[in-house]
Amino acid sequence: MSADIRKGLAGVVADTTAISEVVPETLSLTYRGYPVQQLAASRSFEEVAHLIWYGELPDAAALAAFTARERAQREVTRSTIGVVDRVPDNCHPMDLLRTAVSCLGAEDPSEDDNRRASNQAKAEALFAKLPTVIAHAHRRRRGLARIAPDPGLGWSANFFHMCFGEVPAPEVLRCFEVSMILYAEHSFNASTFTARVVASTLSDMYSAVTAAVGALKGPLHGGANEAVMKMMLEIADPDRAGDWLRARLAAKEKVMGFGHRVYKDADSRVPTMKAALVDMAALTGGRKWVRMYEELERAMLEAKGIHPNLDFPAGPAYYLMGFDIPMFTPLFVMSRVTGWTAHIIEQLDANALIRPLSAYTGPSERPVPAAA
Ligand SMILES: CC(=O)SCCNC(=O)CCNC(=O)[C@H](O)C(C)(C)COP(=O)(O)OP(=O)(O)OC[C@H]1O[C@@H](n2cnc3c(N)ncnc32)[C@H](O)[C@@H]1OP(=O)(O)O
Ligand SMILES: O=C([O-])CC(=O)C(=O)O
Repeated sequence: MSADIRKGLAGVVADTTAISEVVPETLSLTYRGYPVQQLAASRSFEEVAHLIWYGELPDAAALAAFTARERAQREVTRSTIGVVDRVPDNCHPMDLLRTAVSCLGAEDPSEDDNRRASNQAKAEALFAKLPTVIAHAHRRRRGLARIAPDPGLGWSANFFHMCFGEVPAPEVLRCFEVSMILYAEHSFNASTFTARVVASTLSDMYSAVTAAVGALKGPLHGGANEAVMKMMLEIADPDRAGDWLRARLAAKEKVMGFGHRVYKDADSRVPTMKAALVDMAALTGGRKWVRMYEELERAMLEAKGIHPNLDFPAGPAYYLMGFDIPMFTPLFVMSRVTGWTAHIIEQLDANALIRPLSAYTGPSERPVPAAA
């Protein structure tokens, strides 16, 4: 059988989407037409989530109604907390989160209602509840008691409150919101496509998001933000960064936080996230990590001409915000769940089962030998 096989579906246009557009030639990323850099500079993550789901930035009344719904449904049941508490202490928080999303689905009586309004309500519920689960995971790994959500606080401030028992300086909150806005949506990336594949079978939104969490965990995708910080801690001294990177490349190893399937001449989001990292470093005395960032970036460009992706500045920025490394990919989930759920709804609006073909390379047909 001769077939035009595109390994990894590279370059394949699988469907249309009206949610975001990635234009690598102009280093542009827009959500519903708006440049992500402008959104990051001027809007809250709640406004951007509304834009991603509903196609427009909310006016004052729509934002007030949305934030009221979000604040009212942050709490999760004792049974979800109980399930989370039963996963092994030493498991990765992404395992815990995958289990928690599945449990939220099992608890929702409208789990299998795939009508648009029902799925929009589920998307909002996941947006409100996942930070509560993730903050619990953060405190559990530190042996600390859970802190309940505070409906008097905005989405990001409440998350820090649930993690650390306090709300940080507005500058820290802003850097965090910038990371959430930049991570929210990126067309048919691996985890979003996974969610669309699951949705295309007419399964439920929670199953699709559970699968997407699993896809995001991998170090070639969302797991890279953790790998970046592990790498930086291993290097320890910015003056060693160039030699360290060249040794990795000589050993034919990949360096996490570099390269991208779509952006080959730089990731459109990196300058904005790097500026947030620089702000975090100035606030916390962490300039060493910015120097290391720049040494690694320079050495990689010289050696291979490969640019950093969004995970490269996000990893050290989360470290400087005080999060443990295994929490970095769950932070990515808190944001990308907006994109995933918007894509699930879009997939169902014009559904076709996603089922590509394969070119068989096994043995030719042969008779089964007589049983001995
Ligand atoms: C939010 C996100 O998910 S962004 C992506 C996060 N992932 C990472 O940072 C992991 C590291 N990066 C990578 O593995 C890759 O760049 C990917 C998977 C993201 C994209 O890769 P692809 O488009 O499939 O390209 P592929 O992996 O085939 O790389 C092409 C060439 O560049 C090299 N290359 C790409 N990325 C890297 C890297 N990070 N380190 C070293 N070499 C790299 C490959 O070795 C390959 O070289 P070769 O042609 O000599 O064999
Ligand atoms: O688009 C991709 O392939 C990876 C991704 O999710 C992102 O860059 O945000």
